[in-house]
Amino acid sequence: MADARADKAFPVSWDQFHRDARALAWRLAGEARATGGFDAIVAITRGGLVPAAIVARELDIRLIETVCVASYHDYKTQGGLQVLKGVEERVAKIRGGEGAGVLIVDDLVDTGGTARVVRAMLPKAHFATVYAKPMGRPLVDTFVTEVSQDTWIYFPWDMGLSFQPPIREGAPG
Ligand SMILES: O=P(O)(O)OC[C@H]1O[C@H](OP(=O)(O)OP(=O)(O)O)[C@H](O)[C@@H]1O
Ligand SMILES: O=c1[nH]c(=O)c2nc[nH]c2[nH]1
Ligand SMILES: [Mg+2]
Repeated sequence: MADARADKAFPVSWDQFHRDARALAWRLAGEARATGGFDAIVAITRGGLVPAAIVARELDIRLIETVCVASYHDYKTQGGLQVLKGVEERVAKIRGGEGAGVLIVDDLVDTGGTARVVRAMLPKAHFATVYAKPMGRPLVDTFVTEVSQDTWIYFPWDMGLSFQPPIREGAPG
């Protein structure tokens, strides 16, 4: 579950995130060739803004929209899901509407709650995340790395460099 029981840690550095987001862009480039490309990206704030910028650069997509959703109000604790802003009409109408030709990007899918809400807004869009946990995976069209449900992903924008005690000092017993 996406809560305090997510006791395994998967820390991601900026370097690794950039590599993984680029790997996502490579996969999406293949998808774009097969399906006629993407006219716009919809980034799910805030975590989706970072991979959206990287994917937009790699695929040369200039029209970037946001959907603003908040669900994890405290660290590892999922509160009520709030949609603070939906999709602008211009993007919602691309290629006849419902998300055709639109790429939705988020950093990760966990329970799938956020993805479910955004997919309902744009049912024909292509949904991409960098990381996926098993509960949310069926909602994602393209992702790069799967981690177990009991893992918490630590993103580089949530972390900082800090002193680490030598292993011998920190070792139990
Ligand atoms: O699959 P779910 O269980 O819905 O969880 C995934 C969502 O949770 C996180 O966003 P969060 O709501 O914490 O906001 P943030 O992007 O602003 O950090 C993450 O960026 C995803 O958008
Ligand atoms: O930083 C985060 N790491 C996670 O594993 C996660 N799951 C939902 N929301 C999340 N945010
Ligand atoms: Mg988010």
